[in-house]
Amino acid sequence: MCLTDAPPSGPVSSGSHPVQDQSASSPYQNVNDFISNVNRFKIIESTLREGEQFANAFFDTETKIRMQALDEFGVDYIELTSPVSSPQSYEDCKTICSLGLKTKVLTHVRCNMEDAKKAVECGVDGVDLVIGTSSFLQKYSHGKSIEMIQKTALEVIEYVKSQGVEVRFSSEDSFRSDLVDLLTLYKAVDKAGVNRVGVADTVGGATPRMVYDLIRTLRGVVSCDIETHFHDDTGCAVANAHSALEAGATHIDTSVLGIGERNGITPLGALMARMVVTAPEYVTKKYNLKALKEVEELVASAVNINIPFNNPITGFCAFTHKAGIHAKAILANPSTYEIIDPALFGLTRYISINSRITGWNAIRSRCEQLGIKMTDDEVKEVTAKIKQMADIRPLAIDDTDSILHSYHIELQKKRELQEQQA
Ligand SMILES: N[C@@H](CCCC[NH3+])C(=O)O
Ligand SMILES: [Zn+2]
Repeated sequence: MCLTDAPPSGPVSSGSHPVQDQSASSPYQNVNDFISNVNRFKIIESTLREGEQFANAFFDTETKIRMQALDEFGVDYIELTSPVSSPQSYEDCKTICSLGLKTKVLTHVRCNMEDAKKAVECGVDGVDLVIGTSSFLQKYSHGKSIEMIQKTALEVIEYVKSQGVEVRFSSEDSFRSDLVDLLTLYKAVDKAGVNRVGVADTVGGATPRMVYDLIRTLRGVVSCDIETHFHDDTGCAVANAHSALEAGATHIDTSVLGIGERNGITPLGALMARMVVTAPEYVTKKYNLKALKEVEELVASAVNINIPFNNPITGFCAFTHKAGIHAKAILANPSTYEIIDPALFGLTRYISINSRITGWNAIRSRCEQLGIKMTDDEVKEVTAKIKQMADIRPLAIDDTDSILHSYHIELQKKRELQEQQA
């Protein structure tokens, strides 16, 4: 299928999803036990921090300010690059803090006193402390023992809290850290009064099962909130986020289009797609889903990439139905082949009408859209002509429409002739 086959120029079908029917019979009922937070999660949007670590990213101040679109979208937090990174990062952090956003502004810094002081100086609502805890990072990155990490963490946490600012303590590479070390550390910082502990799959190697186990265990050890952060190296970032919520995590880190270090983290849009199916009421009330496309386009253009064709929700063919069997059912009831109603995101579905696998029901619907009146037999005949052409070369919508129009003109001529003869 070629790009010209995509909305908005193509035919669309406007049926909506009969929501009650769907939930009554859906096998996708979520497991809503006492520990699951799928119905009340929060988003820490890290496009302006993790996203700045994306290979193509360069966010000037103006672009960062435009990202207040995320505030309108309804994310709970925006996370910014450490003000210690560069003089401009420091200035930008102060600028974003002074915008008076509804969303809370965080900055992500190394777990040491100097970084924490700079962060507080900028006027952030919260300081996100991070330090590596895997033996790899202990040995090859900062060289600190778990005891040293804990000692510093407690001092820094105390300082940030004394400034009346929210504080999170996160390990890095949590899934390759020693479980006893990890739980000991989290327990200590929880006791010291952190608002959240953070678990990070820094290398993207965790599976949903591993995530469930670790978060479920941690949920029994700390009473503060649990933030989670998943890299997508093995394609599990969205599934892992969902699993984390089921196990009792409270916050998910995202970035728009998933941009971040290497191939990035849980994408905001993909997470919305997942969660609008799991928790439709919560997600549709809390987030301004119709703003998603604009936010993604803003980021895509800022970092000079296209929105991937298979992006959930906004990929060009995310709501395109092609095979005749699919098109027929979609026209009768969109829930047959759609788990998400595109209208929730302000989008429309599209039914492909120009291939060898196009069926006559799709053509009939196209005729209705074009105001062309034909009998079912005539529609079937012209469908056969379209298939014949599509067997020879790829067709554009205009080609199919031309076949329909010329077939219709021929029909009219025939009819007139018959009338004259009668
Ligand atoms: N980018 C870091 C951040 C960890 C903090 C999570 N909120 C990582 O993947 O380890
Ligand atoms: Zn990360």
